[in-house]
Amino acid sequence: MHRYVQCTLVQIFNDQKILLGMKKRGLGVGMWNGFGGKVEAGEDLKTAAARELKEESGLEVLTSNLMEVGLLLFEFVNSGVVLEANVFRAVEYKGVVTESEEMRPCWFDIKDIPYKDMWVDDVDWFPLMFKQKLFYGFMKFTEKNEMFSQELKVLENVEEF
Ligand SMILES: Nc1[nH]c(=O)nc2c1ncn2[C@H]1C[C@H](O)[C@@H](COP(=O)(O)OP(=O)(O)OP(=O)(O)O)O1
Repeated sequence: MHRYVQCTLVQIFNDQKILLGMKKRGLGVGMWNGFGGKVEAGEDLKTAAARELKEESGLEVLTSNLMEVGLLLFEFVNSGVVLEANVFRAVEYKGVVTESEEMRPCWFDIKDIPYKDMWVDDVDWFPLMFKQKLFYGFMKFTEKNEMFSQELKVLENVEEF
């Protein structure tokens, strides 16, 4: 039995830099990642994405400034949980970058992404995101969060999600 959990992942860009957060607790602890979390009941994806961004980084974004960049399914085969991560990018936002209980944000040059301290799939799809390609991915993880299979493809438009 699979249990699908909708979540969001927001990537903040400033010219050639991207804001990543060091996850301080929970799933992905000790790794750099975009900002996001589970979509709450009755919430649409972009509202959830903006809420998590604010909670974790201090930045505020209008939902109209969140652009779809990809859809990634992360299956944890041991538990049967499939995280459906809706990935967005934003270049317009306001507020002051602030550390939260969950994340320690830091700007990185896009030529200097700390892939070795990130989820292993990121090295494959971050470059697609930098090239402004839309993508779809399906990754399977063991109970130790080790990836053992990956399907990743570039899409023409959002309707293909
Ligand atoms: N393989 C993977 N690669 C990646 O880049 N991000 C991943 C990933 N697996 C999970 N994530 C991200 C997606 C999403 O933003 C986040 C989900 O983690 P969590 O369920 O721990 O969320 P949070 O605990 O932060 O949310 P809430 O409990 O809703 O606050 O982790």
